[in-house]
Amino acid sequence: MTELLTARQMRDLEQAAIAAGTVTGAGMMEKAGQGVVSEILKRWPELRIKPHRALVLCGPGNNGGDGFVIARLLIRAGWSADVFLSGDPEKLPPDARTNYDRLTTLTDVHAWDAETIRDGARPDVIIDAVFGAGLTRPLPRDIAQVLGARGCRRWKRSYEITRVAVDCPSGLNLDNGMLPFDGDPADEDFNPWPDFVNSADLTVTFHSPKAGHYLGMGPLICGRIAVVDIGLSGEAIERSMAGQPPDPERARLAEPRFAGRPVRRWPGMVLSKNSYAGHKYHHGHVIAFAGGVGRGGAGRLAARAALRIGAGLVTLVCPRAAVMENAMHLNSVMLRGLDDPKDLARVADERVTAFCVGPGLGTGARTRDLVAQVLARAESERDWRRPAVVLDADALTSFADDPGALFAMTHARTVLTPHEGEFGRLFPDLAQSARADASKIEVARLAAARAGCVVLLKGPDTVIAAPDGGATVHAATYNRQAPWLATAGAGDVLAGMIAGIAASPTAPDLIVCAEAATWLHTEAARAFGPGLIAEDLSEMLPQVLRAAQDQPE
Ligand SMILES: NC(=O)C1=CN([C@@H]2O[C@H](COP(=O)(O)OP(=O)(O)OC[C@H]3O[C@@H](n4cnc5c(N)ncnc54)[C@H](O)[C@@H]3O)[C@@H](O)[C@H]2O)[C@@H](O)CC1
Ligand SMILES: [K+]
Repeated sequence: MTELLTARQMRDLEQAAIAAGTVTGAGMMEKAGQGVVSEILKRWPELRIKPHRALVLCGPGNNGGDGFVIARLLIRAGWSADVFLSGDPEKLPPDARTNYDRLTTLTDVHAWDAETIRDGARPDVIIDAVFGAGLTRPLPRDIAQVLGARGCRRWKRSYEITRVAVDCPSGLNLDNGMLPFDGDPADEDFNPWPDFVNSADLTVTFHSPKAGHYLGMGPLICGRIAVVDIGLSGEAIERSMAGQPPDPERARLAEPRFAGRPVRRWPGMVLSKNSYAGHKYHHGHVIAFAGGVGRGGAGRLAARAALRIGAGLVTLVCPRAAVMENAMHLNSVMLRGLDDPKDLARVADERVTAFCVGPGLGTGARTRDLVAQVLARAESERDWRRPAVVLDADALTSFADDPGALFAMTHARTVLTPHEGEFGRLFPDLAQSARADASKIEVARLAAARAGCVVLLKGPDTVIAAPDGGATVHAATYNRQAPWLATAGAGDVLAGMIAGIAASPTAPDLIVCAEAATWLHTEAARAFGPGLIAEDLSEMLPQVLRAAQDQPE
């Protein structure tokens, strides 16, 4: 799978490759510039027909150096280019300086001036090479004045100007996807969006995408992402093998591609029914719990999803009073009544390999007891490992007053699947409102370490983290958007799908099951399209599973 690097990791890779003598800084910069130009011409072939005008905006570091290369290549191709530099040419780092000198033999590089830039001729393409991975502070005001959404409105048909960001739209923090603003939100006239937010139609990044392209604001402002090779090594393939847990050091993106190519049979290879022809117990037995009278829907959604994704058997367990009601809705899902959680063994024998606890259960003592009973189950004589436990919704909220009590019971075969609200109740110091500059990847890692289990923090940028630091981002963004997935019950279905995959005695590591479930869940939503309600997700799974199985090798 694709690695998602931090700015620091990218810098370290570059430094190591330079030290090993496999690349030079200047060589990488040349390739970076060439890559941007070729991606532009690939995406907009009409720009090849005749030379156009570019406005190339360069910054004081190596991102600016890429900009000088791009300007030179475009001028050589017959384009006219207006080039501006924010910063002192004398202070440019060496490779950027070399490219500055080469460029100034072809054209002038003007000092940054917002008014002059905006009074200039209308460009066809704007190249944003002001800041890349090195930005450490909010975008300075004179730069935001040009790059911000208001910046180019002075030109006619400004909406037709193609905007290309080098590495990232300047201002984006590539580690956390945040856009720090240089202003006081308390001011009445502070409106970051038109003034500061810089967005692109295309973002061309190098070697590997960075976390910030897929977290937070990243997907809202990068347009589309293209990744170009600048000659660094391919060790990432080993570190990020599909089906294996993620590398503790480097986060990855859950997707069936690597370096632009399809990965062999992922996520189909994670599902036991794709690889093993046994009887139903060979694919595991899931128990999903449902709430009391009139509150069974969420549990039923989870149960059906567990069965559809491939569990051999699924039993819905509900209070006795709700048995009749649930019976009217279920056929292939089995049903048992249970009032006192202490009697769990009566309905769940040792062949149960996964539990899904939470959807529709209601918060309170009974739910806490149920969670405690389920988490206390040990490995059985039949199965070499403990049953997997997926805790969602009310199973999480029931511990809001004492998260430590939950974390004392959770074990390595547990997955917590909170949305931001539930996450904030269990990890108040890591909540969205409290996390400051820490990335969603970092906070999910900290949460997983504290709980000693897998934590799946939902969102369009879902992060799944394991206690050892392994982390995966699942992106329902860019060409995989499915905003209609924000619908009641969709989370219950996801919890059921994770349990259904993890139930197989041959299932891989839990985090890998969670990755596959999350990806398939979004695929099901995309396959259905707008108008989706939670019931539709499980019904789309056969189609999605067939496609996952038939992936080109
Ligand atoms: N050899 C390499 O390291 C390569 C780097 N490449 C490019 O280099 C970029 C990283 O270069 P750098 O590390 O030089 O970083 P940047 O060029 O992103 O920015 C660093 C510069 O901006 C200044 N700065 C940071 N925040 C500021 C703020 N808020 N206001 C004013 N100035 C600020 C810093 O003092 C420094 O001068 C990548 O994004 C990529 O575009 C590519 O050319 C590939 C090869
Ligand atoms: K940039």
